[in-house]
Amino acid sequence: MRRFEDSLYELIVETSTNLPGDVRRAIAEGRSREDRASRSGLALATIAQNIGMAEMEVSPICQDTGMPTFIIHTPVGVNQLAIKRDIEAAVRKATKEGKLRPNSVDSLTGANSGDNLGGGTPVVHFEQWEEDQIDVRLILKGGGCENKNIQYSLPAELEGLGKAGRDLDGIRKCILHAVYQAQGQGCSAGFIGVGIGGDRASGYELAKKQLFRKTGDTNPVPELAELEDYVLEHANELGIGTMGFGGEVTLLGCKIGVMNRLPASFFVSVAYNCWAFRRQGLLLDAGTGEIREWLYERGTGISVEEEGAATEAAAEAAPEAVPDAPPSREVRLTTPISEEDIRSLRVGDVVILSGEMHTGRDALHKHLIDHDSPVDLGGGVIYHCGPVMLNDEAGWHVKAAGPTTSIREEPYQADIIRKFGIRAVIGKGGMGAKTLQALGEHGAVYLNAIGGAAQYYAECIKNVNGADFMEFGIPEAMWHLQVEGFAAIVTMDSHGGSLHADVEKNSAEKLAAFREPVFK
Ligand SMILES: O=C(O)C[C@H](O)C(=O)O
Ligand code: SF4
Repeated sequence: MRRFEDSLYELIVETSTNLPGDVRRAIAEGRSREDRASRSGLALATIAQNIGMAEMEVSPICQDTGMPTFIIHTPVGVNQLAIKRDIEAAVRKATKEGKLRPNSVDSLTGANSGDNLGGGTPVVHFEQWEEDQIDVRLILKGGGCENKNIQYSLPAELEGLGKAGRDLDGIRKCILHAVYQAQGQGCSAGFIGVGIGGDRASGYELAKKQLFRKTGDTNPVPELAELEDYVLEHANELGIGTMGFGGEVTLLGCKIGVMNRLPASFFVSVAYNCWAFRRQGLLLDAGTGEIREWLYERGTGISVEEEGAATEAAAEAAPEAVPDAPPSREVRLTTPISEEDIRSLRVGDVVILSGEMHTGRDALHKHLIDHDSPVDLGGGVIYHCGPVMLNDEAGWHVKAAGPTTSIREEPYQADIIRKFGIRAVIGKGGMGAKTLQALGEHGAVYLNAIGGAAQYYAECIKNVNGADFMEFGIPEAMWHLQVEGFAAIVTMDSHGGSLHADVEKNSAEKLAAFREPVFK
């Protein structure tokens, strides 16, 4: 079924590179509510630019192209095994062409299969239906937001919110807590799907299925429709903002589903999806595999710009427009960086980097703890990034290269800064107290790049100078990248300042304001 494989390939490429219309509208609406001159407003501007670049280049919106998850409805009598083979062929091709990052890793050995195929990947769910067409839906949900999913078992005592009982108000508290605990680490502003009931596995499945609903639909269950509106309105009062920078827009969508449960269990499962909310679907002719219809409005032509929003000129007037924000400076630095330059940086400064940086994430950090580095990292910059790379006769090319969630490296980072004399760590979502202390002791800084802005950053990379540890697989290898004009914000400095700690504290106080019952 050649045509069927082609249609599936088209679906994968569209999902990875062209954010759907309803998601774009939700982001545009969020942008219109955020002060453009604030850190979150500027982050949203980068996100908007990145969405356009990905579509133009037909390249991944975010380098983490996630766990490809297909939900398929077939007419009775269709050969599902043949469809599965076509899916695998399409996934293999999309990986080879740089539309998907090789993301399937052996959990015991760490070996990357290289083609996104392997035990449990991709995820394919089949169902039969009475229609005569095939309905294929795909979501590419990345690992960073997947890590922020959370499941509650009611009744529970929730930090800041007190008792959450087995009722609508208890569910309300779980959902607000879920948004709070994600902070900016799942690349807020996010979309959440909630599953009430089921067992632990079916509850999460129900939560994920909610992510296939269109952002503008209305829940058929009136009390859930009311709860969805409530959450969307009030979660934004937590003040977490885009990327956890603080701001008005933290949540862009909330969809809640319900199913029966066992008498002893009451699960509330929350699936958190980043702003890079990549899902699409197709209706296919069951005989030929030809595309009959796209199931979600396509993104092309739908602007993430909001008419009537603050102008660029207003953005220039940055400090006055943002109460409490100290005037931010723009500082140009070239690697290797001196301790003096680092010590002059404060939270809020924007650093524009040029020179060489080295990617390193989970496998590299673990390795460097008891091995030497293959390159001198003195005065250097580590970028928490697992890029999409393609190789041809001219060498390696960067196809997508945004940051990954830094907090995973918290157990290692302080020791690595000390051992190798690193001056800057770039990532997203911030790091913890141990790293903050190491920044102060050794004269280093944490720079927050905009999560998901993989095309925006790929354009700053002018050359691939080399790579080490290719045996770790493409995302985990240590890539030596020559960059120019790579912009990131200082969110943790060498003077004990941490924007992440401030936003977390502030949002915890705001969370406590939702303690009193709302739904009786
Ligand atoms: O794996 C990545 O590149 C990023 C990941 O999705 C994350 O958000 O940390
Ligand atoms: S880096 Fe951010 S935008 Fe990309 S998949 Fe991870 S959470 Fe989503």
